[in-house]
Amino acid sequence: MENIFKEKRGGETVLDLSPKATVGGGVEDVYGEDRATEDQLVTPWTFSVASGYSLLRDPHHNKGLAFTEKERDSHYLRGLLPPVVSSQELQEKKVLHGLRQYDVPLHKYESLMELEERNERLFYKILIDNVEELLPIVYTPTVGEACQKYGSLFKRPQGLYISLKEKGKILEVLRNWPERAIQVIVVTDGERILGLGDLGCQGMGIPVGKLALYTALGGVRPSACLPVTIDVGTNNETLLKDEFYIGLRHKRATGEEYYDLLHEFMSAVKQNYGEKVLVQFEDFANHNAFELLARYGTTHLVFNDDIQGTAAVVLSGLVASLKLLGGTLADHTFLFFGAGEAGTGIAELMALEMSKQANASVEETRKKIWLVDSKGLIVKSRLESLQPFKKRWAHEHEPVKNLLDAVKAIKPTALIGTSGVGRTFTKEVVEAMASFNKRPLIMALSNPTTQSECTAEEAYTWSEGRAIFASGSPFDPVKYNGKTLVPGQANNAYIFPGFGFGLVISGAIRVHDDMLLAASEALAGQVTQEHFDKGLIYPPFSSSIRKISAHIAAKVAAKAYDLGLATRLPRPADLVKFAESCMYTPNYRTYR
Ligand SMILES: O=C([O-])CC(=O)C(=O)O
Ligand SMILES: [Mg+2]
Repeated sequence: MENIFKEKRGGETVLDLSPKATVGGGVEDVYGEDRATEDQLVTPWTFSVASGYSLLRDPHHNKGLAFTEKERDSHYLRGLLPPVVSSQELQEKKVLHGLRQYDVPLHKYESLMELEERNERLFYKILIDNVEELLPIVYTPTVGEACQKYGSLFKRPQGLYISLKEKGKILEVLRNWPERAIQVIVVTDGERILGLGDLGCQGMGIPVGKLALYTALGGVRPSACLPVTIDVGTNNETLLKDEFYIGLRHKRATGEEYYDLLHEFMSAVKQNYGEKVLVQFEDFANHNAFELLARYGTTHLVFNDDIQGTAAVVLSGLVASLKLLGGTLADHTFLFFGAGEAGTGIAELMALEMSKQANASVEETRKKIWLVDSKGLIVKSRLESLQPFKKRWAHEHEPVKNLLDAVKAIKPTALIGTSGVGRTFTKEVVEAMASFNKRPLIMALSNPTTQSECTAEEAYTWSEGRAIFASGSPFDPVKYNGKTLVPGQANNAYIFPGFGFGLVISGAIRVHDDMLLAASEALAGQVTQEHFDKGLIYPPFSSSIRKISAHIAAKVAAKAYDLGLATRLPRPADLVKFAESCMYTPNYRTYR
């Protein structure tokens, strides 16, 4: 009989020493000491240490040319490396130099992914030290293009693929993953990848990218991160016909078949990793995103990044913008273009914040917020035909068919694009916003850049340089009338790494809306006068995003303790210091 605490990893047999691996006795019986194992074959096991050739091939421990003379002696590396010994700094310089030779962003992406698989610490060191430059590569917009071409680019698998073929075996599949102590899972079913639509199994680039940010920006250790793609088919005809497509070649399963597979996954996750593993839902289509959050919000530690993460980051930007606009949130009117996960998610969190500030009911504060979808302004007369998550936004108003007329009718302070459709904030729309606002607030949140509702340059030019502009994907600063205007990046990447880290370090078992409000306030609190002077409502990523994440994590953890949802006791006295001390650092360790 195979002992399950011995496992195959990269062709080598290694030992899994996690308490979950059992020989067949009682719970956590790793040595075979319980009565139930008396008649079983048991392996007398000992630790195995990676060394020599396999050490160079192990991305978690490989340091390449940075192995010291002493390490080369004691770890059987003599002759396997050329004589020179480099520092990690020199390696970083070399890799950066190499990356900058590529003109095509996708080539940089491929090169960085190869580095992650070769030398994980060097990959994270470079990413952390050069966030501003490399975020657009490992994340939006380049990751979007990578997903579109994922099949052709495919060399080695990343993350865990769970398809309908694995139905009934998901627990076994989870156990095939080499790590046991998982803290954060990012899972997608690929149906709505950024604003690019259904990319099926090729959506895997997104969980991989999000988790790279969990580590680089938030400090969750890489070994505790698990990217997952659930493959139930795709409705993307181009991919179904693509000979290099890597997923199941049929239309999406829906209804019971879909939800049964997701239920098996959610159950297996809790069974395998326990109550405190965070499951982040990413880029699901609207109907499933809301449904999954409703189904598992009370039984699992779940978080939908597109609904809740985006909500917290946009609310933070709106709160910060009040410094420039004056008044309270409730003094302003807001108009959304797009009424899906992001639009309704942001609107709901805003209404909650306004109701807390103004001591009013959420039903009342919702009236300050209007949404436009593909059929026009969401109004009472459309109530019958609206999807459930839109119904509460149907206010009293005569029908308005398009965005421009809605802008003219509602006269909002802020126009927020969450449509997934590019170039929909036309010249007329932006000019209308600028006609009744001294400083129109324009957020073009859809990703990647091709789907952005307008560009930074358009927003500034059409508003004669008066717009406060933020977008989901990055834009370069724009020169307007001799002034340099710096756009902000309203992307959930500000929130989810610190938010998830706060849940992890407090051992939280459920997500609560108050934690989202806490994260949002913590981020807004990091915008300084110097940023406001530049028209920025978000701190730049380069201005120590890890410090920002530590503050967000501390506020989220504090909320978890206050609400009785934290299990890591006792509560640390200084949560910011504690968060910082728990963060993954990519510097090489010295091997004995
Ligand atoms: O990934 C991003 O850049 C933000 C996001 O969640 C999305 O657009 O779905
Ligand atoms: Mg997303």
